[in-house]
Amino acid sequence: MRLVIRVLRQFEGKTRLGPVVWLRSVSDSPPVRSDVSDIKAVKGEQSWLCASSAPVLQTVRGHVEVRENFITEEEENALLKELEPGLKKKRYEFDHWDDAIHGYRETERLQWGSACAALLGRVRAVAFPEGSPLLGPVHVLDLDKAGYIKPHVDSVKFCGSTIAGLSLLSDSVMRLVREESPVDWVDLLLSRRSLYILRDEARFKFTHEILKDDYSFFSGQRVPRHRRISVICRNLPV
Ligand SMILES: O=C(O)CCC(=O)C(=O)O
Ligand SMILES: [Fe+2]
Ligand SMILES: [Mn+2]
Repeated sequence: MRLVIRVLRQFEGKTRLGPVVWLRSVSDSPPVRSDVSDIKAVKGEQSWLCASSAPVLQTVRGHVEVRENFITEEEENALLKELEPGLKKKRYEFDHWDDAIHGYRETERLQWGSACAALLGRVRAVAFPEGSPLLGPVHVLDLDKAGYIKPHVDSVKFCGSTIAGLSLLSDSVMRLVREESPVDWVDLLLSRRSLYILRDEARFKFTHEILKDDYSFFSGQRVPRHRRISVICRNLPV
């Protein structure tokens, strides 16, 4: 295991946010499989869930959730309208070989217009336990079509039990791999405009990653990966 420390210092409008440290521990284990299209997956009850075995499905039951069409096209557009101007000023980063993420640009945002604030309120209401202290700034990650996220576990020091993310612009596949037994994996089909939620076991005991376009298959079906923006809410450790 290797620790990767990424320090973000962002200006959002006139508000200077303090430095936020996203500490991810990147898994050094080799990819679970190279030819994903051959793999026999066990389908979950839900169309967005498949896994390496029935026991693994059982382990993550209740700890992973995908809500398809959680936001409307209008809401997706409202988010893009707020985010694109700031993102466009940045360049995608490809050359940090030791980063958890390849081909990305990112920002964080505390203040939102009313449409976005309302939908983020909905995200928080469904994702987090009542009264759970939340991380104020929302994390925005823009993955280039050639970009991908390597297996990692989000910092346990800075982030709490729950990670909730909206996917804009593209479908994608999120893979969870059990840290103690990499033959155990779970794939989540993150459709465009869906909300995913990772909780407890799924967030702490499994790494998560977003597959690169070449390997983007769900249950043997190709899922073309285009540019994708994720909008991620987290809570604080207790
Ligand atoms: O893009 C996503 O939905 C996940 C991002 C992620 O895993 C992270 O920023 O730690
Ligand atoms: Fe993560
Ligand atoms: Mn970097």
